[in-house]
Amino acid sequence: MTAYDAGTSDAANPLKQMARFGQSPWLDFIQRSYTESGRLKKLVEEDGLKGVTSNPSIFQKAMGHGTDYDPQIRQILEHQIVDAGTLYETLAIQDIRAAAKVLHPVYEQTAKVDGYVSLEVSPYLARDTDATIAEARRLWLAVGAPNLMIKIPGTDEGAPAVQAAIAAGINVNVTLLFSLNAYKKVVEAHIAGLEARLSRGESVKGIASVASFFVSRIDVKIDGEIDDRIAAGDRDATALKALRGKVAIANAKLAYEYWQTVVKSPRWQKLAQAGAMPQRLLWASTSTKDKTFSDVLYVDGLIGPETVNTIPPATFDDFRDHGRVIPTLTQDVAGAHAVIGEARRLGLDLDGVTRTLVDEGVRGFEEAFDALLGAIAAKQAAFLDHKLTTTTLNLPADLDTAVKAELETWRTQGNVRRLWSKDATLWTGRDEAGWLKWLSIVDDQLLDLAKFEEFQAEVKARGFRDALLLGMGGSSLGPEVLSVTFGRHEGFPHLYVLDSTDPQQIRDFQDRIDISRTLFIVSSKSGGTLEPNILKAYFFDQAKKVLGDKAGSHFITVTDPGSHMEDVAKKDGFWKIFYGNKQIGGRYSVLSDFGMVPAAIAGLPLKRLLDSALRGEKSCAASVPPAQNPGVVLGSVLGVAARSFGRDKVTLLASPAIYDMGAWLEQLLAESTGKDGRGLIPIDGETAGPASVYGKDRVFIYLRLSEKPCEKQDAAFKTLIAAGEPVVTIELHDRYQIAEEFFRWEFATAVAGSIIGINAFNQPDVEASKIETKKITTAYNETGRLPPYEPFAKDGAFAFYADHKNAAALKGDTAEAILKAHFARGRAGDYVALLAYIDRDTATREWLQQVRLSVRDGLKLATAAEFGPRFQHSTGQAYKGGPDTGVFVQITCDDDVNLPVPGEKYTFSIVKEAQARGDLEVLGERGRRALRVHIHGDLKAGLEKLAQAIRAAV
Ligand SMILES: O=P(O)(O)OC[C@H]1O[C@](O)(CO)[C@@H](O)[C@@H]1O
Ligand SMILES: O=C[C@H](O)[C@H](O)COP(=O)(O)O
Repeated sequence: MTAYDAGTSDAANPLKQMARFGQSPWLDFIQRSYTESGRLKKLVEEDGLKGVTSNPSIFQKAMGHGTDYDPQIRQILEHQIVDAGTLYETLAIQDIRAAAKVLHPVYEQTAKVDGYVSLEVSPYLARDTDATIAEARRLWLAVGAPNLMIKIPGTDEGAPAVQAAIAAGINVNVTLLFSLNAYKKVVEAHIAGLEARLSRGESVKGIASVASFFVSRIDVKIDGEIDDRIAAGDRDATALKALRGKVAIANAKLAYEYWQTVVKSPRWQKLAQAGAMPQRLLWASTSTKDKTFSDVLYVDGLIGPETVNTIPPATFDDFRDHGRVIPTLTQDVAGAHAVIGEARRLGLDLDGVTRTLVDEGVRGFEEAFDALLGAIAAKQAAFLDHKLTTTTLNLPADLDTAVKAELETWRTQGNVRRLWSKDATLWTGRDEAGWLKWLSIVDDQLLDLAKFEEFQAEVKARGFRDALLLGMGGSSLGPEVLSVTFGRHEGFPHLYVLDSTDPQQIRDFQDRIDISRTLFIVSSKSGGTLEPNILKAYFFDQAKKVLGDKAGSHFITVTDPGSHMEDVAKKDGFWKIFYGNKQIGGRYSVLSDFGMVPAAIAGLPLKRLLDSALRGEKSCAASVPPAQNPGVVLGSVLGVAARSFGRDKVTLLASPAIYDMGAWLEQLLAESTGKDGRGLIPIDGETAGPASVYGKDRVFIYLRLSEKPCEKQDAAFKTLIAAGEPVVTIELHDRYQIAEEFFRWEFATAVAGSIIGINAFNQPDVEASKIETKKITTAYNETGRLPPYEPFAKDGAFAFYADHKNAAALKGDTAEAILKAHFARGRAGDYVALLAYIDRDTATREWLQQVRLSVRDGLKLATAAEFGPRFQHSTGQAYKGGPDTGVFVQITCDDDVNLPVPGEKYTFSIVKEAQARGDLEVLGERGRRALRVHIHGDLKAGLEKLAQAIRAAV
């Protein structure tokens, strides 16, 4: 018979007889089906069961396997977006409440002495007093049962938490007690907690506490030491052997002896007179681990008044079957002293053992909790199925092993929790903590949903036909993804995003919009970025021509509080000002107002987007262990591949319908990680080729939209996987899941940054180009001319520029020869970046794409195809600050069109020129391999010729 189907009740039942000696049998076990089936109740009725204890291992056994909890998990997931920790807690609380209900009659019949059910605080908090106190209060309120006991570890940090909880009137079960000294501290904490209540004039009645003294684990350790010494031929072998299986019980008896002195003390008597209940000793860890001993050793051996023994089911059955009930606890106490004295004489390290046991106990419960949360997270992902994106890893064996090792390191070091608690030492220990508000921005935005929805209705009511967003990098790329991915929504304006100083491109956008029906969004976090400022100046001027002094009513801004742009917006009477959050950097801002405001304007279903983002957030939550945490898994692959395998080219390809995700990802990855000579180099949109065109420096990311995949891409990735290339396939089951991926990639980037060992939240090298640009535009404003700038070579329509060092390395008379010399400097593992400061339209994008593919296929190097100045606010950081593996070709042209910058002498054309010069200057200063090709005259013809020259050079 097992405790699962409880036995007969009769007077001879040893479990019932325990009461005669003042001991209460509790059950060290909880499980939903056990309570629901009535078996727990049967133990109460037939065996005199008086309480229940749980711990993380017990819950892990209950919930981590089987299907007991599946219906409730499914039901919760239907209505709520939660993390694994919340899910666990919801299930656990229901179990605890159900068990507390079954035990409630005992609680009443015994006048609050027994009838308790214990729930342990998170083991992750065992070393944190304040967090333990907060958790104890939270769980106490969440369960809301008078016969609940909160389990708090009796560690050095736990003892003050015990005191605080008792003082707050919470019933406490102090767990993980092994040594007399630790127990004494806990007794003191209990008394002090009650005294605090008395001194505040509060009642001490009805506050229950037990001190869980662990037994069998001590013997396991001590007996292990004994066995080792005997095996090593110890001369005290006989004496040592005589102690096997005795030390734990002796230790417990001494604890009980101490308890007896405490309850007799005047200090306790005072509390007792005020109605306080003593903190009883509870024998825990009472299943026999060493099968050569009696299976009821730790029950038989510790029976005595005013104590509890919490017994696991099998031992419970064994004791019912053949337990012997005699008051052993108070017998032969002198013998117990002798055993402990003998152990000390023989050099058995009881103090060391108990210290180790506390550490191991905490770690063991952490491990169990990790396993439990991992199992729940896996179940959750399986049940949510296509409501979440699906990730498949195809990694070469060595990378796979290294990633798994990294995930295990993250688990054992509690790094996911450290990340969520904003521990800057995960990166460089500097200002990182101040840049992590993006972790919780989705929750804030959901609370603010009404604000966005009202704004959305207002935009609709005003009947704008177009919306033009002016901004750079983090202020424009997220909105661009939303615009490109979701297109136009009926009744809402078409959202355009302009992030260029190329006059032709500005003109193109101007031609597309109807200013009288356009809403302009000036988007700049800092408010000081050159481009949004001058673009605002230009379009405001244009708007004034059409709208007169109503121009301001067609402008809004998204900017950080207190920024220059806020002042501009106020002065010019902008319709609205939306604020960013100062603790969110630009590239992490898409789920803040920087993305949500444009999303609202474009008429996107905001709740749907935010819910998707929330799923991303919850999947990456602090409670989700690394191996089940999609953000940590992805970040580990990227970080480990770059750090340990030289695979730092993150080659991003997405299904056509979501292709623009790559533009956003580029900035996130490059600007976050590309610094201190390290980092990830994103390679976006490079059409997949045969495995033979790739070096050994790639990790491939395939963002596959399963509702609209591309057969060619599928086939190409199949080939790459078959060739053993590392491929991460992320399937989005609908487009809105880009929001889930926004969060997940932010998290993954932070993780990768930690693994690479950089600060993932600054952009130290971007500023350098801005300074150089500023110098040039200032010089222009002062002199009306650009500073002189001489090419080192010319060939027909082409003029070549570089700093001295680069120029010296690039000897040649023809474009082909110069380019050849430049490309010849590329080595395996390098990349070539084409940086085109030209109008970004369909034709030039196609040109750039074809040329980059020729370069890749010719040189077998990774290629980046970028437009300036847009990339300066994105990948530019990594080009200057990341690994020195870039070979840069800057492409500039004469501008047919020029546009004025109101209030300045310089024009857009001058700004663009200054930006190109400034950036080349900085690349040169950093010793990077950089060459500029300027196309004089007709751009189209020049591009054709340049393509030929490049093809010939590779
Ligand atoms: O939103 P802001 O402050 O105008 O900055 C735009 C972009 O420029 C950068 O600061 C780089 O220059 C990016 O980090 C940022 O996303
Ligand atoms: O409170 C109960 C304890 O967590 C439990 O008894 C520990 O038992 P173990 O040592 O068998 O794991």
